[in-house]
Amino acid sequence: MPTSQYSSLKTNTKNTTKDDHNNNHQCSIIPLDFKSVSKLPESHTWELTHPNPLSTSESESIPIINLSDPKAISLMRHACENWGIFHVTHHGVPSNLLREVENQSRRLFSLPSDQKLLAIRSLDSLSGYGLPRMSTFFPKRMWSEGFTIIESPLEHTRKLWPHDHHQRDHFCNVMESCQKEMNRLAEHIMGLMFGSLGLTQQDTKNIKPKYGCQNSSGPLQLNSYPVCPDPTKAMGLAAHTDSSLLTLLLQSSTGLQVQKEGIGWVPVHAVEGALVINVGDLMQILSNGRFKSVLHRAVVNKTHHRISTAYFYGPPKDVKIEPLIQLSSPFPLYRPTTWKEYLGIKANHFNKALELIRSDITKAQ
Ligand SMILES: O=C(O)CCC(=O)C(=O)O
Ligand SMILES: [Fe+2]
Repeated sequence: MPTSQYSSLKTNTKNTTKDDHNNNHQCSIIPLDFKSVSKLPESHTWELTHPNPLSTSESESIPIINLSDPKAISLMRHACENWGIFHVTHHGVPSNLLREVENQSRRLFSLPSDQKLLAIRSLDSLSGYGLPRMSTFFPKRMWSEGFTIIESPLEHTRKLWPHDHHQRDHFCNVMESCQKEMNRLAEHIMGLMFGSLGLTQQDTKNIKPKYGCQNSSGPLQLNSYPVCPDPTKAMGLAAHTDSSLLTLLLQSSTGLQVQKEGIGWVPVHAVEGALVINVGDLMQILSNGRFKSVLHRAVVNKTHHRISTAYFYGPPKDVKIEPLIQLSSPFPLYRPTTWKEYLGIKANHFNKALELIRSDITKAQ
């Protein structure tokens, strides 16, 4: 599908027909052909309230936890209570696999725009190529593009590389190995987090995803932030929290920032060989507010094409997540929800979702 066909689409909210509806959908998911622009377009120019983050002192920087350190458990509890984010080293995911995930991601995003659009997300699907899904909540476009893999990337890679079997198979093998490794690590980290709160396997046995036995896996999100002509007026990925229990993130270079109470936006520097772990909304609910789902965003730069890969780890879609009240407060701060229900609330209310499922008891206070 040629780019021009998409770029001529205009958003029109009056007298909406089915075609208009589809066109609106296309407008909200089709990334710019970034290589073709030398000046930041008006559509991508944000009124930014994000001057460069304050420089942070050592005590205010994101914790780095060596998973083979006997103190890892208590450091993790502290990081989850105070930051909602930390780096892990000695995590066991082979460094050559992580390098290859980045290489393959770059390969995909370096394809000509027309070719990437062959794998565009469809109206009723979450997987494939497109703008960040949160784009519909903002009047301006973000300076990024993404490729979402749900279970297997095969359907979309067939469209991206119809004749190059070798490339397609290699891409799929790398991403599937990545999903397996990330899932293994997420389970391990969840175990350490729960252990740090004094919880047993019995307390948490229902929420463990059953990916292995169903031959499926958590969503893998490849993000691309092309070189930007004016980073001070552009936004890579707007401030949000993740809906997962935990997110595991690989960043090729610094660009991620987190909001820290009393400080403001703090950069999460890329640490060689480390993965970034962030606490998601479901973990905040499950821990009854003890662990904080971290507000984060990605900024862009003028010199290099930044790539990140996020693995979202969550419970089986229909399992009820109920706050473990023994962890804080004598009553549940949130009403029970499933991942499926929560994703629906998030899709409609975005950053207000957590507030919307606060329990009536707390609203009455
Ligand atoms: O690119 C990044 O550093 C952040 C990505 C992210 O937050 C996400 O995919 O949810
Ligand atoms: Fe995120």
